Amino acid sequence: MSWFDRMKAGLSKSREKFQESINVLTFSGPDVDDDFWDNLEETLIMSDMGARAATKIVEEMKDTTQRKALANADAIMDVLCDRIADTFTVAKDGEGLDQDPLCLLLVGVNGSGKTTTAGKMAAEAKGNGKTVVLGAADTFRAAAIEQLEEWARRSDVTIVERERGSDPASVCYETLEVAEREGADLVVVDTAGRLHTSADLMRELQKVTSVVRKRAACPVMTVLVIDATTGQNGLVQARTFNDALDLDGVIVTKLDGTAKGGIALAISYELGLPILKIGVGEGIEDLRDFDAHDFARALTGSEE
Ligand SMILES: Nc1nc2c(ncn2[C@@H]2O[C@H](COP(=O)(O)OP(=O)(O)OP(=O)(O)O)[C@@H](O)[C@H]2O)c(=O)[nH]1
Repeated sequence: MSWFDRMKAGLSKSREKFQESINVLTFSGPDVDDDFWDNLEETLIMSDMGARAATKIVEEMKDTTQRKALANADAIMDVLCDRIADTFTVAKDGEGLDQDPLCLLLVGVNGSGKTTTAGKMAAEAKGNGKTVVLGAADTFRAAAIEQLEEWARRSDVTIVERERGSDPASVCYETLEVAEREGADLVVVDTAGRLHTSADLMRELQKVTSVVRKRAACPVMTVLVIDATTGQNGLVQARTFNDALDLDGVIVTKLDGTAKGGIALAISYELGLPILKIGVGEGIEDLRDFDAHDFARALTGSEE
């Protein structure tokens, strides 16, 4: 199955709702009436994209349909996809993952996929001929260090690690020293995850981000790794991390799971953060660039 089909399968819950909504239009004839718009707005909200993004999309669509008389289901679907895609925040030129050298600090709640994403990022960059250093700053969970070691071994990249319980900020410091010595293009730091409500975690991460931002000789991006299957709670999580750490972007994992998926849009739109990558499986190659149009097509089931 291609990665797009996996993402599509993962987003099937949302897609069925969208199709029901659009079918109402087909059955009720070509006129787009208020019920249709209400139904569509509700469907958008149900996909977890949040009321603000949903209202914006529907208002823009009403405007387009009035100007262009797009009163048939396929045309409406195309406009819907475009509006969803345009609602995502995009990274400013020169401020995305293509910066070189770059230090990525991956943060997020436990189990969101940080360690796996760090490994996939390392493999991808190494495959593109880059020098990569991984930093195992998740010193909270012993298995996380071993897991990252395994990813480093698979991709043949340097890893900086210390024993469980060490100070994560010192691991970061050492990682940046090693990265400088090796002339690394990409540094990826894996951090510990606990509940976003953990004050300890936020304090620890604030220390880590401040050390990394001060010490790094290259741009630093603090990136939230979020599990797409988290649903609406994902927005609360993202807001907590953003308030504490001033995030630069988001990586959405497990889009191959049974996600509603709209949460990616809610976070990107409401917090003004670009989606930098998406995870569509557990394998080393299951990390993809985010394409807002592909995402909108998979979410709505529009076949272009
Ligand atoms: N299906 C699927 N599973 C994923 C994806 N990304 C990560 N996982 C799985 O999610 C689980 C948790 O991933 P980890 O990388 O260990 O998560 P973590 O955020 O480092 O966890 P903590 O160290 O506890 O904070 C693992 O079983 C991964 O294989 C994805 O895109 N799709």
